[in-house]
Amino acid sequence: MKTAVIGSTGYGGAELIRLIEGHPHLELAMLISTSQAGDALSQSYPHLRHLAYTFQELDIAQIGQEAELVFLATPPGVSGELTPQLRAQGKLVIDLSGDFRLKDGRSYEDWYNRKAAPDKWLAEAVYGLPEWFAEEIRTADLIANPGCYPTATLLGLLPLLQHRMIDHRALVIDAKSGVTGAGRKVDQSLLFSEVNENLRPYKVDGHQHIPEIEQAAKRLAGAEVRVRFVPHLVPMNRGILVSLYAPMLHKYTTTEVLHMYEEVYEDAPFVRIVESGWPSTKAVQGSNFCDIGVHVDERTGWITVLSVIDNLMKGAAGQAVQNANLRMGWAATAGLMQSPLFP
Ligand SMILES: NC(=O)C1=CN([C@@H]2O[C@H](COP(=O)(O)OP(=O)(O)OC[C@H]3O[C@@H](n4cnc5c(N)ncnc54)[C@H](OP(=O)(O)O)[C@@H]3O)[C@@H](O)[C@H]2O)C=CC1
Ligand SMILES: CC(=O)N[C@@H](CCC(=O)OP(=O)(O)O)C(=O)O
Repeated sequence: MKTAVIGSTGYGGAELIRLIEGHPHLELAMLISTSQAGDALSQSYPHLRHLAYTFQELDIAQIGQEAELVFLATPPGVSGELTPQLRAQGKLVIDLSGDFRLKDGRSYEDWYNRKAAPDKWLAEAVYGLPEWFAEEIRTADLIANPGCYPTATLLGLLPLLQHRMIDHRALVIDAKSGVTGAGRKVDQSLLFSEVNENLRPYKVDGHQHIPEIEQAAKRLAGAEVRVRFVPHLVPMNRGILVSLYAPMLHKYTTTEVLHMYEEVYEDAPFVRIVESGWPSTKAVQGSNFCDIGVHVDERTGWITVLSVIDNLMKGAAGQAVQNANLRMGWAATAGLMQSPLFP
């Protein structure tokens, strides 16, 4: 299937290129760049110098002729503008940004501080978390790929809500991300000298992924869910660790809860339940896996759920390809079974 990547000079875009190149059914037809059109891919990404591609200008009509599937790995606001034009040409669109994740345009405007896409397109978009919303994704023409933090959080949280095991009004989510989560942009606060040997919280007063987590959680809980979510920046390249804490409604043992997770994710090839030891970001690096561990503290009645992903894979490009596989009826694992890099 002929594929275009818009935003191909960014981290998410580069990861898409890597995955599409190794995919049995996808073919890279166009790499779009608004700032480096005419340059060789290797100029921006020396690790891909064996691939003889040149970045092309953003020309919607040309995309219309040369591609059937378009991945948008662009900053917020861009796909909201471009997607209606691409959809008007009948393209299948998978958007990695937050522009189509929230059903309520006002909520998007509050959290992202920019104008929302028109309601018609927000209504058409399907939230692309394949482990939970596969039926809708199979027929969707506009797929909103989840955010990195929501992916790690929801894969850990939704089984507990589905089984009514926790008090959904009191969820605490402590999240930590590697620096590639912020994209490949020039930003003083992301300088090596300021990130290295440092651990810092950010957006403590409100992160744009809060309404996304609450929106998806509500679908499983059948009631409003409120989360206290605080992200932290960690001096590492890739990886997200989410630690979720909640009071349990009844007495369960860790073994019982682990068994429940095993059953829920029995047919999910990218979710690995960690039964001994604890999840760590290094164990999923470079892969599309999400590793989940749980612990029930019988003393306090609280559960801790630990969930890790590679933010650029399961948190972005890997999940986007997983959505393409699902939508096209290909094997879920097509092009995605890279084992993690270790050490
Ligand atoms: N990094 C991550 O871990 C994750 C990122 N995301 C989301 O995915 C999207 C991409 O993220 P990431 O790759 O990290 O971001 P980057 O900042 O690394 O890359 C974004 C790319 O978008 C292109 N771009 C910028 N402005 C425009 C424009 N007006 N029109 C078209 N293209 C434009 C730029 O390429 P050029 O100048 O060449 O056009 C740039 O390289 C973002 O919305 C991000 O929030 C989601 C989950 C995880
Ligand atoms: C480390 C870091 O800065 N991470 C980014 C992830 C943002 C992102 O992926 O943005 P959308 O999903 O909203 O498009 C952040 O916390 O804002």
